[in-house]
Amino acid sequence: MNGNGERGGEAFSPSSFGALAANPEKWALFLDIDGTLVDIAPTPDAVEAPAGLAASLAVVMTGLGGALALVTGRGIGFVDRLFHPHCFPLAGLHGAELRLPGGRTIAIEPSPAFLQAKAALHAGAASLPGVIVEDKGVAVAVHYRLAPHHRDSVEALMREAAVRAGPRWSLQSGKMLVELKPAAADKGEALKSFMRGAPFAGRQPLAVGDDLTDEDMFAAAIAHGGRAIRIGDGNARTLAAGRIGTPAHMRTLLASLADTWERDRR
Ligand SMILES: O=P(O)(O)OC[C@H]1O[C@H](O[C@H]2O[C@H](CO)[C@@H](O)[C@H](O)[C@H]2O)[C@H](O)[C@@H](O)[C@@H]1O
Ligand SMILES: [Mg+2]
Repeated sequence: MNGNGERGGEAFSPSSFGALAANPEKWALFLDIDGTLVDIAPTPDAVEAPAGLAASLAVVMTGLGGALALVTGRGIGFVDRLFHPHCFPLAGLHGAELRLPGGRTIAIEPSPAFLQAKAALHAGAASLPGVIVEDKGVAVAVHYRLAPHHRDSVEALMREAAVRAGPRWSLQSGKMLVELKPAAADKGEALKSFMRGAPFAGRQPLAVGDDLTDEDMFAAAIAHGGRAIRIGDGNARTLAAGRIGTPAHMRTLLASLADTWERDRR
């Protein structure tokens, strides 16, 4: 545990992001989306990818020899629309969907019990004004950002839904939301899946995220001899030894890495 109450991995400050520029063949980059690459918005559909972000990611991915993957609670379809026309290697729905380099996809299918639980959630949330149900197929997120006074009701509804769905589905808390997702899906397992194959295998993973669900990914990155960076203020307990204050700062670092590699190519 260091002086900031942080554990694990070697310190990796934003200024040493340049280590990637110096030795791109040694690194693999795993990036969360909401709260890491894009700013938190009032509703799930209101997020925007700022101009240049998708292009920066594409250049960084090329610079890393393809060893970049997005690891997110979002579904593949949403991410592809957000970063159109780019289709990055991706773990969606916290790892319930994987799109590996080359485009092969692996996905968990919803069970009848999960579909019933989801229908009950839609019905239950309809009586909670301001609460948003984000139906993601094999996962579902219920958001109370616009109605924080409904937090306890949302949590109770989600506990009931988890019982209905059965042991193959589990709850995941996040930023003003609770999700029901396949229990087998976790961001750490997703990182390990990528690390088993080319071009990730043998590299040092750097994982960047902002939330509880990213801690599994941090643990996996550190176990592979890599590093972790948490986005946000310094209060959250985290395994990450590195900190970056905001998604805007993260985007600046990516843009400057992309610029360096663009310049070198000319
Ligand atoms: O793993 P991530 O890429 O960070 O995705 C986690 C969840 O992010 C989204 O919810 C969060 O962002 C919303 C938009 O800014 C915000 O309104 C909400 O309060 C946040 O919790 C997304 O809607 C979820 O599906 C993701 O699982
Ligand atoms: Mg996030």
